[in-house]
Amino acid sequence: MDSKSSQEEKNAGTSKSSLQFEQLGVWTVMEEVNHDNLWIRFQWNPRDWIKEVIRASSILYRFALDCYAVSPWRMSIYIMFQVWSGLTTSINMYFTGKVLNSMQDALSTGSLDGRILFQTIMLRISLRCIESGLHHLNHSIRNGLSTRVRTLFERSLLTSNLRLDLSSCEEKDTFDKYNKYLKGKYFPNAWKTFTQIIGRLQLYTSAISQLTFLFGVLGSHPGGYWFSLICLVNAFSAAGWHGRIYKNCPTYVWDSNPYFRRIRAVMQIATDLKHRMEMISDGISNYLEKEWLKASENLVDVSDDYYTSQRDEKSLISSIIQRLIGDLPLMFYTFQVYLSPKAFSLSAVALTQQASETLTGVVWRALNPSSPFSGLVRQAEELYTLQDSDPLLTMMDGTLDYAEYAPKANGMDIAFENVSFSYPKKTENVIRDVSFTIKQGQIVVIVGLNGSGKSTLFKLINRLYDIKSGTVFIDSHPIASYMAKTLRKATAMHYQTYTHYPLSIYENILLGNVDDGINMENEQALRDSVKEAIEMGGAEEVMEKQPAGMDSVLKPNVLSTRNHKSEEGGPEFKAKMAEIGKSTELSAGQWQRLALARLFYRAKSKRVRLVAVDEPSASLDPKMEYALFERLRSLSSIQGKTLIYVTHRFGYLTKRADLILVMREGQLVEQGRHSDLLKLNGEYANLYNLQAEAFMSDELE
Ligand SMILES: Nc1ncnc2c1ncn2[C@@H]1O[C@H](COP(=O)(O)OP(=O)(O)OP(=O)(O)O)[C@@H](O)[C@H]1O
Repeated sequence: MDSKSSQEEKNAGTSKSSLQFEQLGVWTVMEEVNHDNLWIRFQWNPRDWIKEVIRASSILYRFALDCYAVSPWRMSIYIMFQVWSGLTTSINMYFTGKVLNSMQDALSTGSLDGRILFQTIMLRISLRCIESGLHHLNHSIRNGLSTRVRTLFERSLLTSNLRLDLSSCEEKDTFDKYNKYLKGKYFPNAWKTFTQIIGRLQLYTSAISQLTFLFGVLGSHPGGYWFSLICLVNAFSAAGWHGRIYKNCPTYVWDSNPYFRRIRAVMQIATDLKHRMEMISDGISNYLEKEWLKASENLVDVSDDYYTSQRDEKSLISSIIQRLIGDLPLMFYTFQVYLSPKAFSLSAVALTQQASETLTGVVWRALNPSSPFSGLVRQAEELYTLQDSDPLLTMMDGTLDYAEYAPKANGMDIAFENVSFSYPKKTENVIRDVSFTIKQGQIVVIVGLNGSGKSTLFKLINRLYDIKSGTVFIDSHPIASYMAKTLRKATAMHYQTYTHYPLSIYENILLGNVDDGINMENEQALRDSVKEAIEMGGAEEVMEKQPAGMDSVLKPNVLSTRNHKSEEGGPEFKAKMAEIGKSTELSAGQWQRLALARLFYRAKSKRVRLVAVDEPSASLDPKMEYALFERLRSLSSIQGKTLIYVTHRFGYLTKRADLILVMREGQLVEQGRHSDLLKLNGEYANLYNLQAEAFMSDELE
């Protein structure tokens, strides 16, 4: 395990701290460690301290009062129970000691004082009953309390959140802070904060009562003070061990291993529905599988266990010492018994037992994990069921290889005959009895109002869905007779909801065409080709602005965590933290240019016969829109590919189209060339005139 520590000293006033980096498996751990000497660190300024105590007390007082006011009687019982819980360990130790002392007396004198034993046992039983009663009551009031406290604070936070103006929302820190507390029960909320504060109260009560007991009761036994001290050493060493793993300083941990990140990126592409359309159309599944395998092989000896468990395992010697210290109280008492068996005390042995309760706690947690054993078995069973079953495919694949059956031509013939379609699990047809014919090499524009079915038609051409009735012919064969994969290899599609993979710019574009093979031995040629596509998509400026150019990852899929102290980190710590998970902010037009670059990269291939674009210029300026159309048009006019263009903005475009399809409410209401459709004076003429009028009135103003 390679370990690196770089120190960048910084001075903030009188305090000295530095950033320390440690590589543990796939994680980089960044900690801001304080180097002040002990004197400076523990320098106590009573005035500052008093000020801080007053400030904290007033906040806590207000918080406590607000929480208390939601239901005073419930809150009183809840707090009483928490305090009681803090005292139970000591009370239990006290009673155990008393009972055992009586037994010890009985063993040494041969007679038992039944009255004292009876009283003790009855008292213990009563206390246990009270404890169970309170526990029961506490459980039933806790639910009501938590919802009340959470809602009280959520309401006021929501009110302030809704009043934020846009620029405040864009101040991500402010917005995130609100959102952190508005996500519901499983995220940080007022009730959790309250219970944590009460938890501290309970912890202090417990620690003070146990210390009092240890020194008070054990002090009267021979060697008792020594024993108490050993128990303390044990407790402190455990705390020190814990402190070595979770250092009490600002900490930020992220996955810096490129292979680990790549595995997660592939997983994200595979599991997020928003990537699925492009994934299917561009046929990248094999490539993703290979990349996953490659990354997994590289990661085989690198641990991805969380950094704390890696630290825990790191030092064998300190781990042995820590465990031996845990046994010190018992060893001490065994030694005492050996030296003077007469001073042997049953109650002290019982207390030794109590002191080792921490160990019992660990076993208890192991036996009572957060998810039950039966649940784990069910999960494993589910894994096997998924692994053994075929993927659930709703479409029957065809048998023809499109590349073999298609005529020798550069374009694609497409014909719809009385096609109707409804989306899966919907009954209403969104495409109704549509028929048209597109000849290879033609430029076709599909127009219509919102929701008229343009994008749906577009998805049917690529067989993303199967139609309900009618037939779609591709080069004279029904679309369903082709192996879908082979047909898609001949198409380049730009969807309205284009996606961006959590990979580099270079790879985002490269994935547009994995079917022609990605030959990494000739990477320079690939890079040149990708660069050319970036220029065709108009995205060269976007790429040039990135520090790593084509290799920049604009939306990194970073896995990171921070501890509660991270808010207290210095400016350098915070800057580094912000830098790690940062996504590049691009305008909608810039994202679209990148998606278009991917389309051009694919469309360049000789294999591609149909280029289909759905609203490719929705976010582009008029200059870029014109350039884009000309570039796309050349794919048809020069290279002979069929071009389908779905758009709301027409005029320039439709005048140059060989065929215009006009959609309304799922039906094809008109089709023909621009001049013919204008003469019809119907839907197309209406839409065209509306746009022309708007354009004219803009000019007049
Ligand atoms: N995935 C889907 N599941 C169910 N219904 C859908 C889905 N996608 C679209 N629809 C519905 O199909 C109809 C046609 O939508 P479509 O997106 O094809 O219209 P459009 O003409 O492209 O609209 P726009 O101009 O707004 O892009 C609409 O009523 C829409 O609500």
